[in-house]
Amino acid sequence: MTESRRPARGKRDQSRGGDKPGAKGGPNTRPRQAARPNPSASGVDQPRVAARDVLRAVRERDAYANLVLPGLLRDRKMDGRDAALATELAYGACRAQGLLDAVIASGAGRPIDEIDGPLLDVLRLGAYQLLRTRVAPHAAVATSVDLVRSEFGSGKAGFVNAVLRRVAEKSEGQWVAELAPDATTDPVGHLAFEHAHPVWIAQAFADALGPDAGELERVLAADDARPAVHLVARPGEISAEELALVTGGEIGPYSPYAVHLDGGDPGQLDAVREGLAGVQDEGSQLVARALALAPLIGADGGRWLDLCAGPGGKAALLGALADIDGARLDAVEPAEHRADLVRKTARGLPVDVHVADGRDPGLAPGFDRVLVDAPCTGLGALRRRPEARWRRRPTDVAALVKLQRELLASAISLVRPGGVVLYSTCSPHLSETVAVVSDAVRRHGVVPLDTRDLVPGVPELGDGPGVQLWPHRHGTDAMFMAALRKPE
Ligand SMILES: C[S@@+](CC[C@H](N)C(=O)[O-])C[C@H]1O[C@@H](n2cnc3c(N)ncnc32)[C@H](O)[C@@H]1O
Repeated sequence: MTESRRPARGKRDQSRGGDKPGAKGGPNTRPRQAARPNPSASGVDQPRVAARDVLRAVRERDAYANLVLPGLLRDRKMDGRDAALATELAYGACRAQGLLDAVIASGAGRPIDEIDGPLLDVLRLGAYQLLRTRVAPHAAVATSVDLVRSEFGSGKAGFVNAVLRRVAEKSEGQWVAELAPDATTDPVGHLAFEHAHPVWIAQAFADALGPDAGELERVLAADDARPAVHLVARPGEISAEELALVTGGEIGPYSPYAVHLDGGDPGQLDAVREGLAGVQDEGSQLVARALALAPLIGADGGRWLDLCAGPGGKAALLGALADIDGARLDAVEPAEHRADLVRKTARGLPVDVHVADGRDPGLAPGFDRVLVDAPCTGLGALRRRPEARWRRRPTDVAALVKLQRELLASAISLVRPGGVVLYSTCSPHLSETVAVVSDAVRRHGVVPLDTRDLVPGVPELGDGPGVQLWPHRHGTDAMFMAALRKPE
């Protein structure tokens, strides 16, 4: 227990009764950066150097842009406008990669795999500025040429100059009209190209939207916009109202713990540093809360389980709710370093962390509530992982589905009769969502609950019984959840 910051035991969490703060608008729109070059002594613009280095790390080392960039900004002591510009350029160019590459290939008159990697990084950066920002075209081209000249000399700089000048001859809309598949014969392919998504991902979204597939353009656009930072106010520590006050953020529309910030580095906030709040998408908060709200048959014996806990966002929220309810949470995670993150995030809460495989964690059955927040493709959180859409492959799905089924079967074996399993993914791909759940219902005889009842106040949830959240409808990641009861 963290003696200094724990609330009185048994204090009820008023927010679980479904009372909700006022609604707020949808996801952010893409910001426009007015960018003045900020040259270093060598004459190369520092935010662009930083963005180029992120793209290079992503390409060469399979790095995650959102893990590389913050450290790089800290090491180079970049903040304010420079940090904002580096972030916008690095993340924007990662997200738009497929569209940029098609335009660059056309401008260069050769396939992009025939362009040297380091030059391609700079071309992507330059093309992104030309097509998707308000950076003046001459600044976008000149700073890109400087980047290449300082490293590789005039010959290669000339190539980059020539390609970017060709890219600059047309607007993004004109390039889309020229290069995208025909909108009438291939509407999904056209929208995928226009909004810089691989076709298989756009198709997966369209399949999940089903009869609402007319919303595909909106979901792709929302996925391409810079997401707000979502904070979770830890129940029993600080209220969302207090957190909004001390951070200058806005209260989230659906989770009673959510506060939204426009941007900035949340790691620098006192409330986050002191463990009163964490960074967590509002959709993930709703998942953890749904498990705590699920109606059981019989009394809650206070044994809760998070079967896929790392890095611990939901375990920390569940742990806080368990503390208030006098329950205890077992948190299972096979990756040692991720289990460490769970320990750190849930410090002081009634959470026992086990380094184990969720398919056979060695825990005694009889849990009242079990969360299976399964490993998945992450297609629902692409806006927060800039390069992920271009790294995932359709062939990843089958192996994940197998693991998801096995983890759900394990959860069902561990929950007591009358208890509830909540299956969730940060992916709307039907193979990972309703197909896994239907399979469990068929094989294990669990009973689907109307999960919409567990996210009170959230609109546009379709016909149930599962819940699919969407960035364009709810401003959250595209989280899926389905509550299943084990019959008595
Ligand atoms: C979607 S993440 C969970 C996110 C977490 N619930 C949170 O809110 O922070 C899935 C987790 O499952 C873990 N995992 C992978 N294989 C697993 C297995 N066989 N058993 C249990 N967990 C597994 C991954 O290491 C990853 O940490």
